[in-house]
Amino acid sequence: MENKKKGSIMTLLDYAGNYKVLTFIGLVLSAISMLCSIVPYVCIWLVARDLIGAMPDYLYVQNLEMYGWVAFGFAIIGIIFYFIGLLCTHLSAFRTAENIRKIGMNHIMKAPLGYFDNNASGLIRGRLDSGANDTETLLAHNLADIVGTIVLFIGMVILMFVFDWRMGLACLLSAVISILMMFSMMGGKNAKIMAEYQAAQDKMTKAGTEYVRGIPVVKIFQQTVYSFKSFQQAIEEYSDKAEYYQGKVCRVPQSINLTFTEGAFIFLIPVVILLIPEALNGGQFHELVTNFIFYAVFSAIISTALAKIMFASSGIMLANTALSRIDMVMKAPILEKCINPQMPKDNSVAFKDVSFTYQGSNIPALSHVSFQVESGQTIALVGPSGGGKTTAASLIPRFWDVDEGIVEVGHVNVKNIDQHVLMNQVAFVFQNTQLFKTSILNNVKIANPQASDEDVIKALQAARCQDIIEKLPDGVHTQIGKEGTYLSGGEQQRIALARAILKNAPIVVLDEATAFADPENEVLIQKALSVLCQDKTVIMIAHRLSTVVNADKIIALKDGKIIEEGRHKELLNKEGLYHKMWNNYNQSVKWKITSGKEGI
Ligand SMILES: Nc1ncnc2c1ncn2[C@@H]1O[C@H](COP(=O)(O)OP(=O)(O)OP(=O)(O)O)[C@@H](O)[C@H]1O
Repeated sequence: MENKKKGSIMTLLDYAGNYKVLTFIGLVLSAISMLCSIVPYVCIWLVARDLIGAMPDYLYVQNLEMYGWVAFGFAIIGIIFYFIGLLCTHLSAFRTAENIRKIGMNHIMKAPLGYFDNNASGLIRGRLDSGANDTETLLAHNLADIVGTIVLFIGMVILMFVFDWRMGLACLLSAVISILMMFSMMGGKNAKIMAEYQAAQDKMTKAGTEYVRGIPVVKIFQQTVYSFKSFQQAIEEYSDKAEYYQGKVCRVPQSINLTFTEGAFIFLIPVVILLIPEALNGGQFHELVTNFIFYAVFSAIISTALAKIMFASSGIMLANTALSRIDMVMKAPILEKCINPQMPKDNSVAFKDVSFTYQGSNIPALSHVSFQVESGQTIALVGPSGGGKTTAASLIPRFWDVDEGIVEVGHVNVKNIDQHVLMNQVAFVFQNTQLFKTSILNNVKIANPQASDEDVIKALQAARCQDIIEKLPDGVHTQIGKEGTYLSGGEQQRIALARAILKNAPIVVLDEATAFADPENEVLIQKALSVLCQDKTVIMIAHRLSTVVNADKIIALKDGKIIEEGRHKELLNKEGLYHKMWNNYNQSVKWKITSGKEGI
């Protein structure tokens, strides 16, 4: 939904779907209620006219009771219409907020997984939640107030000229000044200040989330003050923006209020004084006093009306910035859906002249990379840090889509494979495993919800998880994260491998599967890996070169380009990058052993 072209209100109403009718009904009812609220003032004029006209024989005045009842009746009808109108706008506003959240979440579900690397889930949720909440206020209250007040204002202007156009003009003059000030308040510069204020709020939320997430690392490295710095900076920036916003934007409404409430009298009183001689000569003094009473009382509701518009207009500004935050979520890239999905013909993987650059970067993470992995083969991606190994592996399950070239699975472009089929075809074991706060059984079952409990237990056994299960109070039914049940990194990795074993996908991508494991866990993980990788096509990323010597092919990536490829011995004979890495690796292993001995 394109905000800029349509305007924020119409964009919001698009989110309301069929409920937008309720918004329109609510607006009409609000307008009627405002018109009803004028009637009591007319009654005041009639009462004043009859009383002043009859002075001093008040006993002869008729119709006073009727005026009273009419005023009371219209006031009640106005209130009832206003409340029914609010009910309608609230129902529509709630539905709109709900739809914004639903549509946003649906959209995000279609985003490539890699998108979440740079967009923390808290930030996405924050944008959607606060965006939906802010637009709710506009649709539920502000819009009805604006429409109602505009109608009221038109009604008042007409009425003002019915009794005495000169006094009407005097009252209107201050209103016109107030309205001009109000437009200046909503204008470009203030809207920019508001947007900056909201952006600072976003930044503070993000910095806060990162700070809380990083607390364990911060404590280990005793970096509390340093790490708090960026969060503190974000808080200070927010507080500066908030102060500036309060000072620049919010001071204006107060001046508007003052201008009108004081202003109405400033213009009205001199006009009345000027009109007195004419009224005395023409014998219309009573009429002048009646009109003066009417305009003096009536000017009060103009100031109330203006205050309402002013308050509501800040709601529009808020909704505009909220919509731009929602837009950020809605503009998340989505994976192109294939029109004619094809089934992979086998379990091979091929990169054909693939290039890829991350959004916001101008250095390609991969540049013209081509390689082929036949069904059942194991290839290893090695190379210095930042070489592009993880990026290459991420392109296979479409965490990102390539910029140039083709990634094929089973001789079919991954873009032409249905997302579910592709996900069933590939199992990805990450460096960091995410376990959910549910039982071990359910954590593994996520990989295949149709699997029986026996299948899950078999997968856990194949992943060498018996020792983990045995020490837990309720075995496989133990809830992770409950009553202090936490697993070590290596243990979590084995549970993740059980997941991958249960999934039984024919292609396995391993990203540093043993990266954070202690030696004991590493042995168990290696055993689990050999079960997982049996008869599978395996693409493994490894820094520990001992794990790649038996690979069918080793591909050395540096600066996003393939530098060398071949089997272990072939690459050693080439005496190039791999040879150098192998020597360095062996030295580091020896160094560990030697330093270990020295330590004894
Ligand atoms: N989400 C991202 N956004 C922007 N740039 C990224 C992102 N992820 C990686 N990069 C950049 O892309 C390049 C390749 O990174 P990649 O993680 O693929 O390398 P790698 O070989 O796997 O490194 P490592 O061995 O350290 O994990 C690097 O320059 C890196 O900074």
